Amino acid sequence: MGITDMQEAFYYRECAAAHENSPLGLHYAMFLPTINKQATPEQKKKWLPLAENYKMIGTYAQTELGHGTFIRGLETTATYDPKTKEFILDSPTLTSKKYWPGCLGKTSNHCVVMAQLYTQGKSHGPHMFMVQIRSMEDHSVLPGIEVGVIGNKFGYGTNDNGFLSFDKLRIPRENMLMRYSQVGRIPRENMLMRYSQVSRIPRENMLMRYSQVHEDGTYVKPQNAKLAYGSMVLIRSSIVSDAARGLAQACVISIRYSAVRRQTEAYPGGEEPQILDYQTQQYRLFPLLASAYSLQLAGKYVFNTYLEVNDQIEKGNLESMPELHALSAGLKAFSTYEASAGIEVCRICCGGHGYSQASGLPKIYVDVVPGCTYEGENTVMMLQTARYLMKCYSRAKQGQKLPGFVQYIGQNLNKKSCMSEEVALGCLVMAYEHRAARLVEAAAMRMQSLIQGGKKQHEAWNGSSVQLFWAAKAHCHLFCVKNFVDAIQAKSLSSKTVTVMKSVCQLYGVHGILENLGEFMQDGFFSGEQVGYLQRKMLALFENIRPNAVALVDAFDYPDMVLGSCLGRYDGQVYQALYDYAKSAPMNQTEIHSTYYKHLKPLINPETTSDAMQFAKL
Ligand SMILES: CCCCCCCC/C=C\CCCC(=O)SCCNC(=O)CCNC(=O)[C@H](O)C(C)(C)COP(=O)(O)OP(=O)(O)OC[C@H]1O[C@@H](n2cnc3c(N)ncnc32)[C@H](O)[C@@H]1OP(=O)(O)O
Ligand SMILES: Cc1cc2nc3c(=O)[nH]c(=O)nc-3n(C[C@H](O)[C@H](O)[C@H](O)COP(=O)(O)OP(=O)(O)OC[C@H]3O[C@@H](n4cnc5c(N)ncnc54)[C@H](O)[C@@H]3O)c2cc1C
Repeated sequence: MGITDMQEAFYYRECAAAHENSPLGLHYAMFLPTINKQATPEQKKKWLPLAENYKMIGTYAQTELGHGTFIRGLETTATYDPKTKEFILDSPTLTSKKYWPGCLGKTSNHCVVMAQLYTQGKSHGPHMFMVQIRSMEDHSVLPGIEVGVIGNKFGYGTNDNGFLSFDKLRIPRENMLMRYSQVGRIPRENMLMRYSQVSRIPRENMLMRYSQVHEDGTYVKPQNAKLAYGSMVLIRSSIVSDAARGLAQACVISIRYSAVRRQTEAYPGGEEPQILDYQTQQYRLFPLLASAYSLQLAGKYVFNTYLEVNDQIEKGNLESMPELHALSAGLKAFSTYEASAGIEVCRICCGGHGYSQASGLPKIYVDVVPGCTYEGENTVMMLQTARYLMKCYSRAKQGQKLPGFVQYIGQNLNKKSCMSEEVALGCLVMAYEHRAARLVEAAAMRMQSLIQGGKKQHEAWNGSSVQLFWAAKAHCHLFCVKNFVDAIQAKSLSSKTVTVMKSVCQLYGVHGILENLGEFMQDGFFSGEQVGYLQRKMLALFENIRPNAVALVDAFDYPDMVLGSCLGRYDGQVYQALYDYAKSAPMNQTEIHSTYYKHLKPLINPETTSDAMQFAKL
């Protein structure tokens, strides 16, 4: 299609086939970025032109039958043979077979494989290798490789998620992606080799300015082993906006439909009101609308942070890696949890028609919900964020200054809420900071008490993991609320827009407190009277948002062809669209379905079964 900008290309594909997960999805989302971020210039020069021109079509093959979360437990091996200067890839066990990678079963002819690196008899952990799995001539599977699709899934029907295994497959040494390196202090005269290793490497390797397995099998480790996880951080940072997009589209469909649908007399003999006028419909949909706006802002923030930090990493400054990991892992989990649950509520709010594919909602749901699992299972990701928060807590207790969004940790917890009838945005942020700080401290105290009680570190960790999860979730929720408030207060919006968006932002904060009241009230931070302020404010905000609800979803500006929904059409012609959709159903192309003759007629009119048998033979 000749579109070079990746974001534009994504939107083009979304328009062409919205939520139809593309069989090239992993090629764009992970294969190309991994070459870009993890390969040396030499390797990029060789592979990128082929991959960008669809000669090499690839995926990211990491997960195995037996392991997805625990990368260090992956069993696929890549053993270096110094005699032939090759790696031998092998799937030594049933559970080591790669399983799940998208676009693997039938589409890709290459993949980046994550395998345990062995050289000189020693294991060096998971590393990435470029592997060709099918012929570039006729797409036949290459020797030493078994590959296929994994069969039907919950959704993602247009993606050939596959399995893959190796039988002592040999690949050249140059196929290990060798970008990041242990760049120790190097004497000035070596500046030309500023990226190279602690040990002299042969001149011909000058370009391989990265960590590598030297020809004799000497391994030089990277500056940080987690650099190899970089592609996952990129996708996690993208998933937040992806989840926000899905939730926003579901809100467009369900709120537009709720403005068209009329149901039940408001009073005996009265007209049937728009269902959007029911307070319970507003209670279910308006906070989701607010959440969609909040997650869109969060998605922009985390992706921009990824770009900034990745820029620093590529210059050798890894200082912000931990914060980026904690932010991207936590927000990926938080956003996909919120979006998946929210899309399901939007579907239910559309009654029976919400259950029809004609609504467009099932397709959005099955496209967004796997985001709770892939790219890091959500609970595991939240616990990674919690791991970072525990480190921040102990640094705060030692009086160290904390970076960015974690400065609230370790704050004085004796204060009470400033909440008044007005429900000021600042009091909302303070409430979320207090809740998160309290939950972080409670988790840390729990860990400490278990360790003091004699538990080992890993036992104390597991014994505190529910509270660690709560703390991480509260941290992510605070991030989304504060980021939304900052955006409202910083934006130079017109006064009318600010008024409307301030109500949406307030609703996001108020609703989040009321839906998690226990965590906000456990230590008496809120009084019962203040909770009453919040409850009344929420109901008032429903009335305030109602006149602008359709405009607020129109503002997302998703064309009908992207929504793919009879319920969410811009022109509101829902019933005609549903009827046309029904009429176009393939089964309606004949008045009597062929199965009548074979299965029903013998029951209804057994005496004329022979006619049926004749027909069945046709
Ligand atoms: C345009 C729209 C795009 C969006 C839509 C995309 C559609 C694509 C469709 C599908 C794609 C799906 C692809 C996949 O699913 S690929 C496979 C994904 N798999 C995973 O994500 C696996 C998850 N597991 C892990 O990441 C790791 O195993 C782990 C859970 C993080 C644990 O790693 P490990 O055991 O090595 O580390 P520790 O827990 O011991 O922690 C050690 C320290 O390392 C730090 N750490 C961990 N990870 C990172 C990282 N990524 N970056 C920086 N630092 C990291 C961790 O914080 C510890 O630090 P500490 O200081 O505490 O010791
Ligand atoms: C649609 C889809 C597309 C995918 N695409 C790809 C792809 O392109 N490439 C690829 O490599 N992979 C892909 N995957 C695989 C995906 O990355 C893994 O499924 C994911 O990482 C989760 O790992 P798992 O399946 O082993 O789950 P598990 O880790 O086995 O999770 C099962 C349960 O165990 C819990 N659990 C596991 N570890 C811990 C822990 N340490 N602490 C607490 N609880 C824990 C989890 O919370 C979860 O509840 C895809 C998956 C899906 C669904």
